[in-house]
Amino acid sequence: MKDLPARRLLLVHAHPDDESINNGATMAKYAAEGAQVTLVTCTLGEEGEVIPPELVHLTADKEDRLGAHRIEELAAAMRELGVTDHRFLGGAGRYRDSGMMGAPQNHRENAFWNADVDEAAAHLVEVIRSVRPQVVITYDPQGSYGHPDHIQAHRVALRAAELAAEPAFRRDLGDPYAVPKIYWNRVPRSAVEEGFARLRASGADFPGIADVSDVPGVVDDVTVTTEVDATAYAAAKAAAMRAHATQIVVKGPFFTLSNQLGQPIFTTEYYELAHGESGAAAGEREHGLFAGVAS
Ligand SMILES: CC(=O)N[C@H]1[C@@H](O[C@@H]2[C@H](O)[C@H](O)[C@@H](O)[C@H](O)[C@H]2O)O[C@H](CO)[C@@H](O)[C@@H]1O
Ligand SMILES: [Zn+2]
Repeated sequence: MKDLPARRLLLVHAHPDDESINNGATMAKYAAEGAQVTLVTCTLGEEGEVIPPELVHLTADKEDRLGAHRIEELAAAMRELGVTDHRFLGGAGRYRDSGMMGAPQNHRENAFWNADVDEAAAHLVEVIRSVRPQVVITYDPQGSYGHPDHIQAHRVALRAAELAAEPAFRRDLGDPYAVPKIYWNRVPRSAVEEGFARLRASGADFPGIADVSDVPGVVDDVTVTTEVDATAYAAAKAAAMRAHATQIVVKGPFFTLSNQLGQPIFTTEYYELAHGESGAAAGEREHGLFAGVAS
């Protein structure tokens, strides 16, 4: 691709914090190696809980300023990862955090859960056709743990990849481009069990320890097609997660969300290749996202 970086990675996430939790080490690794890493976040996380007592006044049911605050948290996290291209789908505040599945906020008119998928996807088509990523990362169809914004981010990302490749679709949004590889965030059960064993053995001081089912996207090991060992970037991932201070508390190689349940931080991050050709031999895992793709 003329004048574009040789490697181009696009991540599509629902809230500020998901990118660091799921892919922080991967993002830091590829950014450090000179790839263009582009993050599109679909909402500002306006409906989140807030951990630090001194910031609870920001919540939606009080001053409703959490979204603006999380824009700054996200910018700080991107600085820790060395990522310079991060955007909000349709512009900051276009789609609002829908709250957890079943919450009254799901029914707000501007909730991302109520977005027209094709209209939202058109915003992402423009990004895909300009960045022209070889790799797109998003959630699985169940949105990792069933959060409506994660499910919707999956739907919008997959629809945008389809439309971006369609020559007859909105040429005002750029020249058609077919994304070679699309991955879903996953965590193999064996890695989760090892991580929790490490957490329990550490005696780390958390109010509780999460259950394997609390970890988004846990699947049988055989479902995982790709792993990215970015352990060299463990400190960057922890610092990025720590930057999301309203949502995450980091203690060494472990963290909690606002539910105060300890979980391990993964620095090998795992994926399922949902679209495209694996760059590994048959039956083998890929050890990188760009395996087998042209520049
Ligand atoms: C990681 C993630 O997707 N966080 C979302 C999620 O936050 C959770 C939610 O507040 C839940 O009630 C808590 O028990 C849990 O600890 C939180 O992680 O949902 C929020 C509201 O949609 C969202 O803002 C946050 O980014
Ligand atoms: Zn989320």
